[in-house]
Amino acid sequence: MVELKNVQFRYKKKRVLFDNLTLTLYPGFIYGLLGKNGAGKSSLLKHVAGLLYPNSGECNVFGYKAQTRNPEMLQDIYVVPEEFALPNMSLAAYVKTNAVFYSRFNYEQLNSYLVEFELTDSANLSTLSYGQKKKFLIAIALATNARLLILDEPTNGLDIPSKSQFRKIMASALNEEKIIIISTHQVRDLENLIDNIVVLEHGHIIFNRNMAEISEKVAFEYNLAGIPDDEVLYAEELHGRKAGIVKNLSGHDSRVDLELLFNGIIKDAENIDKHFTNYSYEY
Ligand SMILES: Nc1ncnc2c1ncn2[C@@H]1O[C@H](COP(=O)(O)OP(=O)(O)OP(=O)(O)O)[C@@H](O)[C@H]1O
Repeated sequence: MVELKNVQFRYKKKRVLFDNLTLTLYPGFIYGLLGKNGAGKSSLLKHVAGLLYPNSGECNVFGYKAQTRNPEMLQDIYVVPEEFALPNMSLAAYVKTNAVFYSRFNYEQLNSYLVEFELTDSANLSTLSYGQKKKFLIAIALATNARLLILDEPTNGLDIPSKSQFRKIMASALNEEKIIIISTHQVRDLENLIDNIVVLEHGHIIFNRNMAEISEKVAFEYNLAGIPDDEVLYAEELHGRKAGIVKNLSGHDSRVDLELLFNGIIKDAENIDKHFTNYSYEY
């Protein structure tokens, strides 16, 4: 479990970023962490990885205080950062150097992910494109069998086939022990993948819901004509029509349009969240 409790944090000489931020992430789920530029996503992920320390409050990962970066905890965390520099060495040498830190590292799994991502012929990291490097790191992340995977903008630089391979691989890698956190602006890339959506705005969690409850409670419409105003939670112009989020009164699960949902939350999280208040979901 990942637990942030009443986290207060500010960068030096800057205004407070996290003011009493509380968030619990449970094993067995993929979390989509969304928010506009500067909302605090990377800072939150760095707290979880023990790379930033709260000024007050706590951040615990599998029972360890994240900031102590206990080796037991670290072998259970793999971070694929948004930006990275890889050394000029062979893929095999890089894997060998890093695998030793992960007691459950599985070379067979690594090879199958590399095959899936078409990276088997690559000899040296310096000859890989940005997208290929990203896929290489994602393959390593999964092969570590770390219980917590933190992926910051993992689909950046991935071409369309690789994005669907990514979704397929991530979904199949999830098990009841794992927590996967994916932070991204490419919300469509997370469709049919994430179990929970967490939205940050100015360092505050403004929305934290499970996809099943979202698809049960709201529906996504691409033509709002004829829908009574009191059923519309959010509306926007789309190709000359009004599209939006409406109350799901049909009783059937709807297909969640993550982009519309994200736009609606950013515009008026309170109004949308009000519609979920019957649920007692933990923030
Ligand atoms: N090293 C730093 N020193 C000072 N301020 C920082 C530092 N890193 C981030 N910030 C500030 O903290 C806030 C949150 O930044 P953060 O990188 O966590 O946001 P983000 O949601 O990941 O943004 P993006 O989507 O653009 O990557 C921003 O206002 C940013 O300017």
